[in-house]
Amino acid sequence: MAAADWGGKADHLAGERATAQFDVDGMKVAWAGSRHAVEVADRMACLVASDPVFRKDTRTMLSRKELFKDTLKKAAHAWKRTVELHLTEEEANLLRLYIDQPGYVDLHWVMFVPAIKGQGTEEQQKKWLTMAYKFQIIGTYAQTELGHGSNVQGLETTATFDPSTDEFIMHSPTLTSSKWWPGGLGKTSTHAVVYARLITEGKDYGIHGFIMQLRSLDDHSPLPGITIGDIGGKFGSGAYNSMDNGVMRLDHVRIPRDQMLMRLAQVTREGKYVHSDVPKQLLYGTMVYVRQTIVADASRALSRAVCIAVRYGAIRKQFGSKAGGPETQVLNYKTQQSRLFPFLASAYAFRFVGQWLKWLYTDVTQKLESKDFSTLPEAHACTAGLKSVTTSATADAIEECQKLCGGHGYLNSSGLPELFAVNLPACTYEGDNVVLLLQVARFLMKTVSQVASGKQPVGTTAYMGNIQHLMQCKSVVNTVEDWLNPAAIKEVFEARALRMAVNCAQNISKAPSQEEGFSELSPDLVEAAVAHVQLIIVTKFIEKLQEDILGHGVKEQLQKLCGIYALHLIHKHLGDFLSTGCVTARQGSLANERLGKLYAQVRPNAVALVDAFDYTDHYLGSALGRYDGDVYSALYKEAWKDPLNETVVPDGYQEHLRPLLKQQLKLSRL
Ligand SMILES: CCCCCCCCCCC/C=C/C(=O)SCCNC(=O)CCNC(=O)[C@H](O)C(C)(C)COP(=O)(O)OP(=O)(O)OC[C@H]1O[C@@H](n2cnc3c(N)ncnc32)[C@H](O)[C@@H]1OP(=O)(O)O
Ligand SMILES: Cc1cc2nc3c(=O)[nH]c(=O)nc-3n(C[C@H](O)[C@H](O)[C@H](O)COP(=O)(O)OP(=O)(O)OC[C@H]3O[C@@H](n4cnc5c(N)ncnc54)[C@H](O)[C@@H]3O)c2cc1C
Repeated sequence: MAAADWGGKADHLAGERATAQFDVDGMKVAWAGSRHAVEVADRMACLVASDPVFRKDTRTMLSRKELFKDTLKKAAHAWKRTVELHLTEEEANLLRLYIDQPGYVDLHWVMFVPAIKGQGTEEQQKKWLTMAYKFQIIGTYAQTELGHGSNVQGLETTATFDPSTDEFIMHSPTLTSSKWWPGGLGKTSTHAVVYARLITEGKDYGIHGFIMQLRSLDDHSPLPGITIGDIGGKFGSGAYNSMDNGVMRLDHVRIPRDQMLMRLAQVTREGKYVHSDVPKQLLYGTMVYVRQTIVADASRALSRAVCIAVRYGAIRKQFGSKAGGPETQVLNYKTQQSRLFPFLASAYAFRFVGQWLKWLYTDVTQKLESKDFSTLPEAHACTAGLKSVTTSATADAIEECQKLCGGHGYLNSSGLPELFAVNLPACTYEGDNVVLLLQVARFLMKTVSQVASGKQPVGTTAYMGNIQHLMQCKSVVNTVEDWLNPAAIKEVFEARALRMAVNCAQNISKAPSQEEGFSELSPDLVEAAVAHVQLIIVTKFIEKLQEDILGHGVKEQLQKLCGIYALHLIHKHLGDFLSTGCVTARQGSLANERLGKLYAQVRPNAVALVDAFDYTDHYLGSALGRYDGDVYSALYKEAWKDPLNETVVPDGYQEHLRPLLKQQLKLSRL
């Protein structure tokens, strides 16, 4: 499909494509998940790429106001096309994805609607979702405040029940209780799910969700008692500045009692607080849902950066043979390969673990519906941990891809600065990554203590049940080839994760209290959580390889990428593996040797492996990552679009530059 977008011009990467040893079409299916997924993604990507309203090539040159207006235009046009073409939910989501411009619609669909679905009663869902699905109202998720984000229980906004009028009084008692950050709140949303402390009969019952109308549906002005605005410009050009993240203060704003989301708890007409027989953590359900989707976003962002860096690396040449022969493609430098190919492997690894996580989330949701809450803690740990590890790795990798592309990677036209700026906050939103890893660690400490008392762990912690073996086993690896064995790889990851968790648990037990021990050991706990999450990713990649994978050579390439993903982690975290006694220094060296061989095997397939992501040039938005590899023409063309080039002599010449030059000239003549 990218070829269609490319229109049959010279293919500077044809030589690279000719060396591929696998069926790219088959790999597209493996990446997307099914033939259907490839086809629907293609259709939606082409629909966006061919529509002039969705152009984004000058986005980084727009002022904030122009960018915001452009986002409103694109969102309205996308909705118009959705209705005209009768797009399904799947198609409409993909359309939004390929437009590739953060905006209020993301919060509306990804958080406002799911919050009502998860926390509203059937009656509330019927009323509010009917309007939300038709865009008669636009919603956001207003949880974070100026003073508190991570600590949800520390939020200060109050919702005080007034039985005399059957209303809640929504109020921001302090400056720090101002809602701060919600996307779309600043200028667009008409409604929000607002999280506030529920107070009734003089008692504070903690945080609950409330549906509030914020703006008039006639003229969009804020309703009485509501002060609302945008929180200001954010990191980078273009990027997340298309989103109107907002600030809101509430001054005793009254809402009807039935606008409290009442699936988890209710307040009766008399003001009695009644809690349903469901765990109170379901209040956090929307975050669990979104964290799961963020893992898929991370793999997409990472794969875009890798696609740009690989294609450019095949075009860019530096230095040559001593005899004055042709220059070397930078992708052929072993240092480039050892920096870049682990990212290529990670993109595939995150994609597959994201597909598994989606399955897990669906499974847990079905269980919750039948009042089985047993898998909730694991779902929380998996979504929190995978969101954290994949977004941190992705942000770091995009930054490194910029460096891998040298100076040109620093240009906005490379697409990398904006990609970095848009994805960096994923390390913070939906839960700061360290805070989330500490949640995983808490879950692991509980599991270790359950194992100690004889309980058999299940799901992603099942390996901990094999404690006798994993605490003392020695890796069987003896040759470079032994590192091709998935069982050998899995065993060292399991042993490392378990030993790190058990070490933490033992050290915590020596502290004066559990809480003090947890706090003192939190840096180690974070590392133990990362080890556990990396084990999940490696395991899910290995399991993926056990599935039926069609297409010539596809499985073989994926086996190599799986090997690279696992072995580069062993190389990177060798300290963990050595200090826990899971591998010896010699085995570590063998892993590194194996890694070098795998890089060499992947090299002829690198361009085809990024082609399999199936991105249009529009979506990639990069002069360096173009499908046809015509990088230099594209860079040259893009440069002339810059507003600075609208005039040959710049604005300000007469005012500042000319007088300076004249003055200096005069002085030199004295
Ligand atoms: C087309 C392209 C579209 C792209 C769209 C992208 C869209 C992205 C838009 C992103 C916009 C961003 C939105 C936001 O950021 S919304 C705000 C998000 N905020 C957070 O994530 C806050 C993080 N903080 C928390 O989640 C909690 O405060 C925290 C878990 C850290 C602590 O909770 P608490 O104070 O209650 O304390 P405990 O640690 O004591 O936990 C108590 C028990 O509850 C369990 N728990 C905690 N969280 C959950 C959960 N989510 N699910 C289930 N269980 C949970 C915890 O493990 C404890 O259990 P135990 O007592 O058994 O140990
Ligand atoms: C682009 C963007 C969009 C957002 N959109 C929304 C939205 O739509 N709706 C919404 O409600 N919110 C939104 N947020 C807010 C977001 O959810 C919070 O920023 C996030 O939860 C982190 O909270 P914080 O900012 O309070 O960070 P803090 O908690 O103040 O973190 C500061 C530092 O302290 C560390 N830290 C905090 N607690 C601990 C601890 N217990 N142990 C160790 N270290 C700790 C963190 O690791 C971090 O390094 C958005 C944020 C961003 C950046």
